[in-house]
Amino acid sequence: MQTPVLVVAAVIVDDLARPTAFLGARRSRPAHLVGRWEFPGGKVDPGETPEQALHREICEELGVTVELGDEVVGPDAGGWTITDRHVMRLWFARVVAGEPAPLVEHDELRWLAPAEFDDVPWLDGDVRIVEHITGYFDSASVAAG
Ligand SMILES: Nc1nc2c([nH]c(=O)n2[C@H]2C[C@H](O)[C@@H](COP(=O)(O)OP(=O)(O)OP(=O)(O)O)O2)c(=O)[nH]1
Repeated sequence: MQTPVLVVAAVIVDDLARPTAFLGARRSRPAHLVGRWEFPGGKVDPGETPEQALHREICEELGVTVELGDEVVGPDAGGWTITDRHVMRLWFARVVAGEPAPLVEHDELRWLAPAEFDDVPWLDGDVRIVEHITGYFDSASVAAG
């Protein structure tokens, strides 16, 4: 089996200590991903650490600077197998400078509260990650809908 390509992505939340919503992003390219929702991020380039790649991708894709919180550790050697060729590592993050905009790979961004997590069509590999992170969100926002 080939070594999977490492993708890094951010669960950008409104508050790292007590999150009530995170930022979903709708793909505008390539064709087979158009219209599906994901966590913003991308592939790690040679010579980059995963964290460096994540800061670069978030700046390129959304035009913002983030601070990273905890990693969302997955079941596949700490990561999340998202396709037959990619494994993803994810971190919680918070915007510290700028206003997120869908600059290159996305055509829509949306803050999603827990009651809305299922309202958008996630990429197949992201469905179980969205389920997993639900447990981190403030239950008061679930009650509020
Ligand atoms: N960024 C991101 N990619 C995801 C997620 N879920 C998922 O299956 N993928 C897939 C889509 C792509 O096949 C692959 C990541 O590729 P990408 O297109 O985001 O990577 P990149 O920004 O470095 O793009 P490129 O330079 O190769 O064009 O992982 C997710 O939540 N975020």
